[in-house]
Amino acid sequence: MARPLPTFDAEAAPAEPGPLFVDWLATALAAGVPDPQVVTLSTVDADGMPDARVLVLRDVDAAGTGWVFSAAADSPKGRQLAVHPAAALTVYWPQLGRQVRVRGTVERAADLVAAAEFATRSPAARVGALVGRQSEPLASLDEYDEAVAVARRRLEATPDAVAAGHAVYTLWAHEVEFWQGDAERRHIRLRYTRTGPVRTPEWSRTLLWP
Ligand SMILES: Cc1cc2nc3c(=O)[nH]c(=O)nc-3n(C[C@H](O)[C@H](O)[C@H](O)COP(=O)(O)O)c2cc1C
Repeated sequence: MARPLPTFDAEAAPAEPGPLFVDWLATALAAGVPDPQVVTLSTVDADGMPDARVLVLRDVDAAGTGWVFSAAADSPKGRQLAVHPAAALTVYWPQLGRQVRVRGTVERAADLVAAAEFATRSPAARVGALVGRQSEPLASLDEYDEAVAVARRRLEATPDAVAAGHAVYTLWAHEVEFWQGDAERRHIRLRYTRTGPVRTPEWSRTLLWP
């Protein structure tokens, strides 16, 4: 971390974590961080074994408590979330020396919401989702290419087709930590802990030892 990094005035931080996350994300975008909206989602499977993968964060809800992502409900992560509807979301923006960690419970949105979100996706993304079978063993790339061709034809014939099992999830944060690295190792860590109900929470803020 021996490079110029932004400062973080934790005492001036907003009362809620959502606006601070959006501010840091916008700063990461402006700083040219590649794919700053790609985050690591960690889940737990039915045997209690952790799993993690990156995916695209779709939104942070207006009240700043819900982190929204979409996924196939019949993928490993979707099945894990069905068994354990809780997750952690982590992102690191190296150019800024900033990490954010979010933990909370996960709620799957109604199918109507998922269908509306699906319609906003690019044709290529919709074709990929229509192909489905994510994370299943694949016999050959030819088999995949054939499935893509079938999905393309389906989308051309029915442009509002929605992939079966396409799901939108909201991670309702109960804890959010902001970490600002410092060249002298005087890292600043600020943790928000939810004290009120999920959708209208209040937050307490605590500095953490680095
Ligand atoms: C940069 C990047 C972005 C990705 N975005 C998504 C995404 O938005 N949704 C998704 O389901 N998988 C995404 N993936 C693929 C996942 O990391 C993962 O391979 C896939 O979702 C299967 O995960 P699972 O087997 O745990 O369900 C992305 C991968 C990379 C490298």
